[in-house]
Amino acid sequence: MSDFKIIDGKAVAASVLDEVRAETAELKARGVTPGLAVVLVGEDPASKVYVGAKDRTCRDLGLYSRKITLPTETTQEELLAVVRELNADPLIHGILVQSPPPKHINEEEIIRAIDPRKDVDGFHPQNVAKLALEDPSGFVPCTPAGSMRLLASAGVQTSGAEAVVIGRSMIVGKPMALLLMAKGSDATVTVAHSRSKDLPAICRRADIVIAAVGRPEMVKADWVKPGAVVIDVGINRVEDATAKNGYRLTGDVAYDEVAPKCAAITPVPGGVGPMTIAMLMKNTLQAARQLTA
Ligand SMILES: Nc1nc2c(c(=O)[nH]1)N[C@@H](CN(C=O)c1ccc(C(=O)N[C@@H](CCC(=O)O)C(=O)O)cc1)CN2
Repeated sequence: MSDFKIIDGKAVAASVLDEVRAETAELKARGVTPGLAVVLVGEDPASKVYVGAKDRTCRDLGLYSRKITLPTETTQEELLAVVRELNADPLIHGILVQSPPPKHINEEEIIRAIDPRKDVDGFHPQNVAKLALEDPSGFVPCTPAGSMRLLASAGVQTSGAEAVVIGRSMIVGKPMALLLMAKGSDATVTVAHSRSKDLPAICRRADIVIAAVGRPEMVKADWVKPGAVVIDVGINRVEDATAKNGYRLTGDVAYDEVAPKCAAITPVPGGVGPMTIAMLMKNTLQAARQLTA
């Protein structure tokens, strides 16, 4: 198989953003401007890029954006105080704290402090429970929601398919598994991880592979069944002396050798990444609607 389809995340994200732009205009005409607050603690270079992109995208679509940047030394109590203020702010419908925060921050406690009605990342236990219960009033984490949208855009049949999710994180692996097995998606799901025995063999069973381990180019050609669909969630910065900024981005999948075996595959960059921000905008709109209904 070598006439594989490249699933264009930028194009699909652009169409999601068009929807959000139109729906935002409708909401604003009714007197509600959806507002998103993004909190960045510290100096992580990749996080700065993502937070900047979230702020720009909000403004471009007509949402109200508040970017709060805090120094690395910010204490747990100071960060909790910022979250509590945002919880009480009527201009703000969505709140997120960019991950990863500095090591001294207890991220779980911060997530639990966010009002679940404003938790547009979908990381609060109440939203995790709603996802498991298939309650649509909850927020679905942005990266898995975006990955599902990419599968749909490529016309991938999930019903009855064998899906293997590699990685069991709360941000991607676990919610992705729940979405794939939910009613309407109806996939048969295996969640594999670093302790799984014979990962290549597990992966070879899959009609749909979701790679979300954070290990550059781990998934090789002989891990993938011919005709499988591969969604590469990894965004790894690897050193590259020939690149202008000294690094290049690569996924969890060895793209050049895997792509020719696939029916369809997402590239890195330009695959799942852009969907993360698009789905965040959609979640913020959902939060604004639900809080003002
Ligand atoms: N609070 C959160 N923290 C993090 C999340 C999240 O959903 N919520 N996800 C990731 C980072 N992330 C958004 O926050 C994100 C990652 C990647 C992209 C993206 O568009 N990537 C581009 C490449 C961009 C580059 O040059 O680095 C691509 O893949 O094409 C957007 C958002 C972890 N933290």
